[in-house]
Amino acid sequence: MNGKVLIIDDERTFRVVAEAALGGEGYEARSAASAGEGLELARSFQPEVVVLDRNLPDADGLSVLEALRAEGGDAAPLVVMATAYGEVENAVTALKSGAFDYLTKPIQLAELVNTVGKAVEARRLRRRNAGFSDAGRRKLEQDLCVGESAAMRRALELAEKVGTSPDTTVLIQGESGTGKEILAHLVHVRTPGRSEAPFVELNCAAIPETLLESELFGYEKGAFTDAKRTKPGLLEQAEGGTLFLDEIGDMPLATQAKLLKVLETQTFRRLGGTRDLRADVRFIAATHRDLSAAVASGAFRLDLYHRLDVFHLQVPPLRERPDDILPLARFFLARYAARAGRALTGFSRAAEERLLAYPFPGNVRELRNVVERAVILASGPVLGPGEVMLHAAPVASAPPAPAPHPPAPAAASPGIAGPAEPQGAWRPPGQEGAAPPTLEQVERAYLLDLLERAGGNRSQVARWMGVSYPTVMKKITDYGIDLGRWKS
Ligand SMILES: Nc1ncnc2c1ncn2[C@@H]1O[C@H](COP(=O)(O)OP(=O)(O)OP(=O)(O)O)[C@@H](O)[C@H]1O
Repeated sequence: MNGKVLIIDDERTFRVVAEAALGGEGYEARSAASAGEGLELARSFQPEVVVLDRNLPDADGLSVLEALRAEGGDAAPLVVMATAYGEVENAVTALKSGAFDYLTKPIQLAELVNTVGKAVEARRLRRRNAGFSDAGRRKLEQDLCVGESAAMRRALELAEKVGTSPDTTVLIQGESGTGKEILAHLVHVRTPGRSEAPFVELNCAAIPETLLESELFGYEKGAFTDAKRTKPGLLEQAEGGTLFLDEIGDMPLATQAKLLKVLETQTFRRLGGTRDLRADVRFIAATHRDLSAAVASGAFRLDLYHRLDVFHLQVPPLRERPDDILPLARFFLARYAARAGRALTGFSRAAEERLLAYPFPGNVRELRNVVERAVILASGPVLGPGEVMLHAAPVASAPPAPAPHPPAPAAASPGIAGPAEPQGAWRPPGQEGAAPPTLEQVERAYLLDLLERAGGNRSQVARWMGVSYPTVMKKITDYGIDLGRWKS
């Protein structure tokens, strides 16, 4: 079943034909001939979408729209308003009053089915988004932490496990943007007894050294010139909950010594204070740095490192867990599409290939931004490769040019570069510092990009590559590239 649709219209023929057309497309469709009957049916039938006539015998469609929205609250159906030909103003008023879309009578059935389809999809996305805010925090966090790869599943499992040990200090290591904070939050919400108390974050790299200690420990009135009144620090604000020390690797040595003392004694003093205060918090520290190397170079205290690294969570970079790319991309798509109120259903195969071939040096944060941009650029329900804008990965030096005029597919932007005017240098997938891709991987990615830019035109690709048509065809077969996606 595609969805539940209610038609409220006094024209019998239209009701019968529309019900049949929507039924034929897999919708469960019902109909009512008046506002009163329609509202009653809406209460029992709970439609996802209502196709509503603006001119009903017993009421104005607008008042029915209002009633549906008021009664349904967050679960209200989306309304497609049917207005008479020439009543443009009525259509505009309907949209302003919260209708999802409008159709002009006489309604074409194909248009009806199409608009209803969009409305059903949009409502599902909105509901999903609303669900995030409605659901309990535990459920929320579980949903937010997407992880399909074995490595990420393991990290999530460990995060859950350490939840049962509310005083154990956790150290999370991983590159920037891999999801360390989200994992720290997950540990917090999975810790009975602490999850209802605050989760407080301190970014040790973002605060000047002089302010770090006053932020962490707070201060007494008169402790220093600007201390006009007593201010509790983050340790006190996190009382009973979790203190998340992000970028711990950037903490100055002097503060490290004080933090170590807190961890060992579970007590601290405000700056200028004389009383010991109890620190009832769980510490979670995170860093993108290699802390053992920092210890070796003397930038980080060995004793603090051991004290923090009681329970270790490693978040692998996204390029090492490609199984997470598409689930994360779909998750972000649902989130941003719902936020924008747009009915976007997914990515095309070519767009997915493009995402999968990219190394994401900025990790999940970069993927999130790519999808957010794609949602803004989207022109249809399915996001294509042109809407997935990726930056060329930084490489030490450009690869040798495989053809006299290689196009610039890796940095393709929609509407900017086309097959006729190749520009810029092509970059192979991969990243400085990471294991280099194999020649096959580079060639496959290159070929895919050329095909993408040529819209599947193999002769054009052959010209660009400076090889014969049969050679291109052989490579396509060897690399298992499916040409189907460029057929429509
Ligand atoms: N597994 C995941 N599921 C859903 N969203 C994720 C996941 N991992 C990361 N994100 C999202 O990616 C963005 C970056 O994640 P986060 O801030 O947790 O990374 P980080 O490793 O703490 O980065 P930094 O080291 O720069 O502070 C956030 O918007 C976060 O919600």
